Amino acid sequence: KRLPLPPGPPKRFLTGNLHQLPKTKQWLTYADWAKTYGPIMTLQIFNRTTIILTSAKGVLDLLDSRASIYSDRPRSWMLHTLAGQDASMFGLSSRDLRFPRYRKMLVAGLNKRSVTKYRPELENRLKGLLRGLAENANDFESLLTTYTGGIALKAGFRLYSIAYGYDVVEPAENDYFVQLIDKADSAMPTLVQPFYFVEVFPFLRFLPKWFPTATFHRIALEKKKILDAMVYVPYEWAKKKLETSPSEPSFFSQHFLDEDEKKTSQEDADNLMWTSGAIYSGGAHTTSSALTSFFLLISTHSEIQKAAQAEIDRVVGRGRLINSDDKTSLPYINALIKEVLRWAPVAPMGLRHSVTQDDIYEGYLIPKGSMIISNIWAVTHDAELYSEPFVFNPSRFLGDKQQRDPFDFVFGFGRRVCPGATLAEETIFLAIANCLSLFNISQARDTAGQEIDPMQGLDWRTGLVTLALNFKFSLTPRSPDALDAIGL
Ligand code: HEM
Repeated sequence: KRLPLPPGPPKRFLTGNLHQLPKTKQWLTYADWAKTYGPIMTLQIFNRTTIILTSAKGVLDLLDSRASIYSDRPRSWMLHTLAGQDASMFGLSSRDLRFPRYRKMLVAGLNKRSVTKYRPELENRLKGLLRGLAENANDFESLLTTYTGGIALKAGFRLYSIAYGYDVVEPAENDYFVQLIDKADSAMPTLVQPFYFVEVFPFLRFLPKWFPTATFHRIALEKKKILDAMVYVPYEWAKKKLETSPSEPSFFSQHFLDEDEKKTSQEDADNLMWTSGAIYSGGAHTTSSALTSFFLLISTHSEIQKAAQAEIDRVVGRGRLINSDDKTSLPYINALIKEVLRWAPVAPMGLRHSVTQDDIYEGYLIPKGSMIISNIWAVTHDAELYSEPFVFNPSRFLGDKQQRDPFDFVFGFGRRVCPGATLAEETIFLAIANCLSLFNISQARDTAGQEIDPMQGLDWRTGLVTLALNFKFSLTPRSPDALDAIGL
């Protein structure tokens, strides 16, 4: 006898739950629905089944413990076929022969040992960030605008030079490659998040492009151009540079030359192009989103800020840049970073997985090919795991009764777990620890001198990667010579 699917909102004939699909901040609606339908929920859109997991148990039981069958990506006509992103890391099937090769290259380029090699570059970029913040101390709004979200942009694009050995032109928004990444940022969500009829009626792809209702064709073409440029243009640049002059150590140069410094095969070169592309498209806006959330939270939690600064002053002292080796001796800062990523998970619904065979879980059938969505936001706001989940409190990760490490969730699951987590952690640590060491961060004031509550009017960007929008904060050096003391 066929087992039932997990419960879900009532469906309409043929279209299923299509009429109910939330258009923005889906993680909130799905968390709300889970209160009625439970932590394993089904949404049906025509013949496509989506399973939404809302509990830590569900995501870990399926996506981690049964990773061998839950690490595929759903096939999308828009992304893979019409926009030609078949070889892109993010959508690549776990059954594709390239998948283990891509992962191997990413892990090799982004593991702890490799990240250590990038440290001089990280510190270089960090100084630029701190200098930029200090110079604009009285005008945060313009700083945020100039750098498209202040430190967010700088922090994000630091990764670019890691992928290609490329030095971003400052200010970053004038940089041609940075513009490519920026444009590409919304391209992927536009292809996979809204519902397109071509996904359930694939024959629609044969409609001529000029056909009035074939808007999806035009969207796919436009996004294809953007996504292709993001991958091919820097690749060609890096290749040319490598041919004319030996490059700084970078992810690209490490892989592009074999031991005899001869070119690798075309296949290897293609793999490298897509994995390098995955590094900056995966790393740029994620890390910057976490840093943006940090400014939001720290500007409204002065006691936490003081505790963090006290730890820095006690352990590192003032007058020098905090470096990656200090990380292990700053437990409060590490707890604070965990809490930022828990409170505001950067990818609130992770990336979509799919299951490669029929499976049974808790008496329900999870049919082969179902799309699996992990509601990471709901997990990191589950009161059973995190007491008072909406309160920002780094101390929950200190002492004897520590709460569950959010890094078990926020970087994703199974064979698709984020390969950039080590680099992300280091990037975030350097920026947060040094900002706390050098600056006091507080709420901005209006023209009447009243503090502006950034939580009022706050909004979050909908997309694969979210971002706190519409807020201001104020930043002043902790001492007049703080920046001079570290040579900035
Ligand atoms: C705070 C920072 C970051 C967060 C929260 C984050 C989170 C995630 C999540 C949730 C996924 C999906 C995992 C899954 O499918 O289960 C992912 C995938 C990925 N991330 Fe990150 N990430 C961050 C930074 C980075 C950085 C710095 C890089 C590169 C340098 C990177 C590269 C990637 C790549 C290439 C994938 C695709 C992996 C695959 O499909 O197999 N990420 N990340």
